[in-house]
Amino acid sequence: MDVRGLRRRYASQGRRGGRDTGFEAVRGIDLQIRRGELYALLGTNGAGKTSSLEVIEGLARPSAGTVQLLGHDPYADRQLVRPRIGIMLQEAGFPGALTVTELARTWQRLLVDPRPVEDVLQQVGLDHRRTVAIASLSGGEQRRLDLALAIMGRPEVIFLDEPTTGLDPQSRRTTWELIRGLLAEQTSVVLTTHYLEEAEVLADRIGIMHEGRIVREGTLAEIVKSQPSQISFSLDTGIDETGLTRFAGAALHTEEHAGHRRLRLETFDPQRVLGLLLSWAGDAIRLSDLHVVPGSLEQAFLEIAASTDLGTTDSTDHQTQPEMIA
Ligand SMILES: Nc1ncnc2c1ncn2[C@@H]1O[C@H](COP(=O)(O)OP(=O)(O)OP(=O)(O)O)[C@@H](O)[C@H]1O
Repeated sequence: MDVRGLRRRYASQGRRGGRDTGFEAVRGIDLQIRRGELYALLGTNGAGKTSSLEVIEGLARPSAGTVQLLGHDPYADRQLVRPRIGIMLQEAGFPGALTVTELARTWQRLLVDPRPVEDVLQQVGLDHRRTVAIASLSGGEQRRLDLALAIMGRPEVIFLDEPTTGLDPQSRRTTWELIRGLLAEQTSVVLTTHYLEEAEVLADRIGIMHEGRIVREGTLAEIVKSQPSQISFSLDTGIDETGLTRFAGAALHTEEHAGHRRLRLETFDPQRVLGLLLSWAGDAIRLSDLHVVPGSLEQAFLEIAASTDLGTTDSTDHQTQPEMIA
């Protein structure tokens, strides 16, 4: 998959004072994903993940940029691309009156080389719900049914938009195993999730999206390496901490709460700074509640989420209709 300079603007329903009040949800993303790779696209609510995926899946036309999926333009060559990909949307919108098996069999008839319905239902843990009407399934079971349909056609590329939202911890792990199985078969997986742990355990590469752009990208190790470790501790009031500021390369943050002082040193060299801190404290100063926390994906995510692109001039008028193929 090769995505270059992708933009998606939602047209407004009208113009205000001759000015286009549309909203650009995707602002120039590049994305290359290899065969058999799992790429996790993370981001704050409204960052533009679903808007990007819909274009990459060929469900909507880009406002600018190019998408090559399995060697084709997925929008223009939809008939060629669609049989080779699997899509699990955030909202499936199933016909509630059909049973699980009825829907699965109906879907199966549309596919070129489908997996057997029984196998797929068993893989997602729904075999015992085969005869139940879809309307009676729990939210988590409907998610799993959606996953079953997405994998049924043996896709070469599968898009999973928040596949484990609403799933209990055991079902989440079953889904992770299923995804690992797809990767072992060389299926490429594009995953969005708000569970950072999911990206940590599954992803070969991670992209963090914010305000329409991929603002950080790399392996988990690369992203974590870009974050400092945090050494935090409490000091009794009355202790002068000015000596701590001489720990070159470590940023010192102090918080006062209910007469209690909590200090935090941020450093890319925690071993050295911890050594300096302990020798500074010696026997005389008590460092209570001392914690050393290495850099994490969550820290990187929160840092990005807290940043705001003040340069944007886009309107946030969202009352528009997306250009979509059902
Ligand atoms: N049809 C639409 N018309 C106008 N704006 C839209 C439309 N659909 C989405 N948006 C806006 O585009 C932005 C990106 O939305 P999108 O659904 O792509 O975000 P997301 O990263 O998938 O969010 P979430 O994590 O909440 O699912 C949001 O500000 C959203 O309100």
